Amino acid sequence: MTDKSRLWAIVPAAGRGARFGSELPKQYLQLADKTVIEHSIAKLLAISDIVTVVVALHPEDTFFDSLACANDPRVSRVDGGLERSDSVACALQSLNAEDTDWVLVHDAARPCVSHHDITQLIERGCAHQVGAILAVPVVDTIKRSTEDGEIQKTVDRERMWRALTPQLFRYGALTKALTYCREHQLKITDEASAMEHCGDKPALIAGSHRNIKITYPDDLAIAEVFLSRGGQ
Ligand SMILES: Nc1ccn([C@@H]2O[C@H](COP(=O)(O)OP(=O)(O)OP(=O)(O)O)[C@@H](O)[C@H]2O)c(=O)n1
Ligand SMILES: C[C@](O)(CO)[C@H](O)COP(=O)(O)O
Repeated sequence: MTDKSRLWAIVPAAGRGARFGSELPKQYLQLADKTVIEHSIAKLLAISDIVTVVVALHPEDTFFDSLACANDPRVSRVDGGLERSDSVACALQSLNAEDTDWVLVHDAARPCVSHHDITQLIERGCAHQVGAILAVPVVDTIKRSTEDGEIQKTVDRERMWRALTPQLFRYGALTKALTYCREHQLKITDEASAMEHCGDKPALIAGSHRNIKITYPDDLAIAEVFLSRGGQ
């Protein structure tokens, strides 16, 4: 952080994990020595520049308060919304931030993000006019299907990236972009797409492929292997 702007973090954690399918929401499942969400929050708390980590929770969440990190003075909670973008908007509203402050949004379901990647994102994102996201280049051949599940075409994968989190934007611009998308009923799955709808071009910062999102049950075993290998 080079200017007087502060850095905040938001952790969307209000999802129910339909694709994972466990009774306990996936962010509360045990992964090595702690739960998935505790790993994700710990990675953010390790960044001393972050003033507050706001966690957006399902309004009926009964699990978060029993975690040790819930008592951390830099951690606060807020009720999330129906979609991930609603949860991020609720968390933004709860911040006592200036428009020029930076906000780092990181999925509770991405416990394997490395300290190195977060610091790279902050250093390079804060130097960019719009902000930035972690991402990895697509390595598979990409097909677009017909409605019948046959191949319509092979999509050129050159310059194609998979978007990860954290994603870093100015508080004012991100709040405006999310409001614009809500008012125009635009479906967005990450913060960068909201910014794109407003004509902005966030930077892509190449991150580690180990920064997976826990989506299906097998992802938990893969995450355990990545965490056991230590720093990336
Ligand atoms: N209304 C929602 C939906 C999702 N999330 C969070 O957004 C992150 C990424 O979403 P995803 O992996 O899709 O989580 P779920 O919505 O829980 O999973 P699914 O789509 O399979 O139900 C997760 O940390 C999830 O808790 C959120 O805060 N609020
Ligand atoms: C924000 C995100 O992690 C980027 O990959 C992702 O879009 C959120 O997950 P979802 O499965 O699209 O809800």
